[in-house]
Amino acid sequence: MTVADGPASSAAQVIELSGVSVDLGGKPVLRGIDVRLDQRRIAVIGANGSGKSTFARLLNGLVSPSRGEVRVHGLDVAREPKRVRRMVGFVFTNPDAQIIMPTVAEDVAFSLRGRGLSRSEVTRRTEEVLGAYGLSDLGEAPAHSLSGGQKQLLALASVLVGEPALVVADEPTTLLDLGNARRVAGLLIDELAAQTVIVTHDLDLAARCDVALRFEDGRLVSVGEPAHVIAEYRAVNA
Ligand SMILES: Nc1ncnc2c1ncn2[C@@H]1O[C@H](COP(=O)(O)OP(=O)(O)OP(=O)(O)O)[C@@H](O)[C@H]1O
Repeated sequence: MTVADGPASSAAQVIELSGVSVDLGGKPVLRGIDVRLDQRRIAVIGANGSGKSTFARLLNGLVSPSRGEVRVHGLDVAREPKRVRRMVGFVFTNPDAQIIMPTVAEDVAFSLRGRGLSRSEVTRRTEEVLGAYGLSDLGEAPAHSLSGGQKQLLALASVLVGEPALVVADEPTTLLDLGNARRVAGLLIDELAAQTVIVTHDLDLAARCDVALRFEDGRLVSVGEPAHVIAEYRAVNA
């Protein structure tokens, strides 16, 4: 697994949205988003229904802008969707949405398909990542027999084994117990080399990021120092 070893960001790690609006089901869900992000750890906070998940989904093309442009690490998401999907690892809130193979080990190995790796290399990387997530003993277990938290760890393992340049995680710690939530937070914040966008209601997790974005009613109302953005969010909800 690639771990953080360089400066906080590199020129290639830039997410840029210009004049982006999204309408879904005939209603505006995101409006007039302009932002440039080159920080490594990016938190996205805001009330239920404020547009956080929609913002996250724009970054790998799961949602398309109705107006404006989304560029991720130099790629226009609308024009190069396949390249973007290969580069962006998306971790869903509900791991059932992304576990596709029958067993735990097969699900992790599936993420390495089409990379020209030998069978032994796929096995080596799969075992390494299962070990890193405490899933070694469950390699042959049916993936859908896992607990909610174990499934969340498996979903993360399956995404991260592919070493994506950008990781987008939509409430990645929601289903996890305290120990696993700490472990996943530590991994996302302290260990990954990839740029990481974390949508979260966990304000302690958001506080550990390099920058925070706050959405309110489909608008990006704050971008800045997490402590400041979180304090403002607390104030509007006081
Ligand atoms: N496919 C869709 N069709 C119609 N409306 C949608 C669709 N997807 C999302 N919405 C609406 O867009 C708004 C923003 O949703 P989104 O999931 O981005 O919010 P969120 O901030 O992630 O919320 P939460 O914290 O509850 O997960 C909500 O009002 C939601 O109902």
